[in-house]
Amino acid sequence: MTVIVPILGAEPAADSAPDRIGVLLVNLGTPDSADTKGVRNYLREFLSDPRVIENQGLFWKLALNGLILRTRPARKAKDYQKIWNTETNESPLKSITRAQRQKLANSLAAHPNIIVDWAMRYGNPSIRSRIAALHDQGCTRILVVPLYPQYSAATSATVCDEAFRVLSEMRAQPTLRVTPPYYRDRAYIDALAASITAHLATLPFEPERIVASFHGMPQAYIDRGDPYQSQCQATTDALRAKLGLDENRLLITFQSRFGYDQWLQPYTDKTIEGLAKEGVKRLAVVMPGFASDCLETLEEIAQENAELFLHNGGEHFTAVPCLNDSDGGIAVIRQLVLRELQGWL
Ligand SMILES: C=CC1=C(C)c2cc3[nH]c(cc4nc(cc5[nH]c(cc1n2)c(C)c5CCC(=O)O)C(CCC(=O)O)=C4C)c(C)c3C=C
Ligand SMILES: [Fe+2]
Ligand SMILES: [Fe+2]
Repeated sequence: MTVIVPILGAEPAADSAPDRIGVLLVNLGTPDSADTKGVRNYLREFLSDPRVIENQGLFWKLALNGLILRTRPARKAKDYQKIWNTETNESPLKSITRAQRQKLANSLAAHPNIIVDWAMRYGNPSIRSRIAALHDQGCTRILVVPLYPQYSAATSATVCDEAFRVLSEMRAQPTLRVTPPYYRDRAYIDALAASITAHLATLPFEPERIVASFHGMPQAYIDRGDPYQSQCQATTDALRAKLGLDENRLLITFQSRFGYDQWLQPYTDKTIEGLAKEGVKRLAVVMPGFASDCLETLEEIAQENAELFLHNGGEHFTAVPCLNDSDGGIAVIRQLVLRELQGWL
């Protein structure tokens, strides 16, 4: 007698295959214009998010509206003007995220039922408008890809908050998946190491030290359980192992301190100044926490911190470009997306 054993977890029935799948790349956000008004609108939305400034009490509201939004936008608008993409009249973060979308879509051409789109958590194009667009194109399933290698509540979680807030207002919701942080994915570490090696090979000098600078966050958020710092550390450890550099050659630091609270240390600017004063002449900085170049990498590191190094005795400074839409950068996102789409394709 033949016994037919049903196979659990086999191929889904054909009628459960989705018509279309949306892949939504989400980056942080950036002003719509490089003027005071544009930066003020952006900062208002960004700094009113309780995932970014957790204590949104009366004191913060007074500081934000009475001081920060009156003084910071004009100053920051000048910084944005230094790096603005005048061809497309937008910030580099937007141009690069759009290019990442296009190249990722090209690389997924073998899957015609996938539609790749992009959005910004703050500003435009909004997550709301792009989820609506994917839904209108018949995407019954959407994979949200927060473009942050390391998780933090201030970045990845707020993308999920917003995506689910949008869904909470829909009657016919698409099914949502979110990619996990990829801070120690082999493809990511390999691409970072390859980009550093390739960039250094183009230089007329060999750096004595490499600084891996991550965007900072308040120490108190880590103390409350945010895994961000340990994921930055894990990335740096993996990069050291891959490049064969010890902790004296490849240092970890945290940049972009905002406000007066204690942020993650060591601070990038203090470290760079200290290295120059100690006599280090040749320095490279890599920013593994940014999937795309932006104000924080192009202005704060490649301009401000370069000047700081050179004014304190340094002689050669280089900032390694982020992975952006390079082949390596797209390979990282592609493998992440295909892995997380398993069972849907
Ligand atoms: C990559 C990870 C990031 C983390 C973590 C992060 C935390 C964080 N940021 C602020 C405050 C500001 N960040 C600003 C710009 C900015 N931040 C990130 C990324 C992370 N932030 C990026 C990619 C950018 C650049 C955006 C662009 O337009 O190019 C700014 C705006 C600039 C300024 O006014 O200085 C602020 C403010 C906090 C408070 C925080 C953690 C809680
Ligand atoms: Fe930030
Ligand atoms: Fe900054």
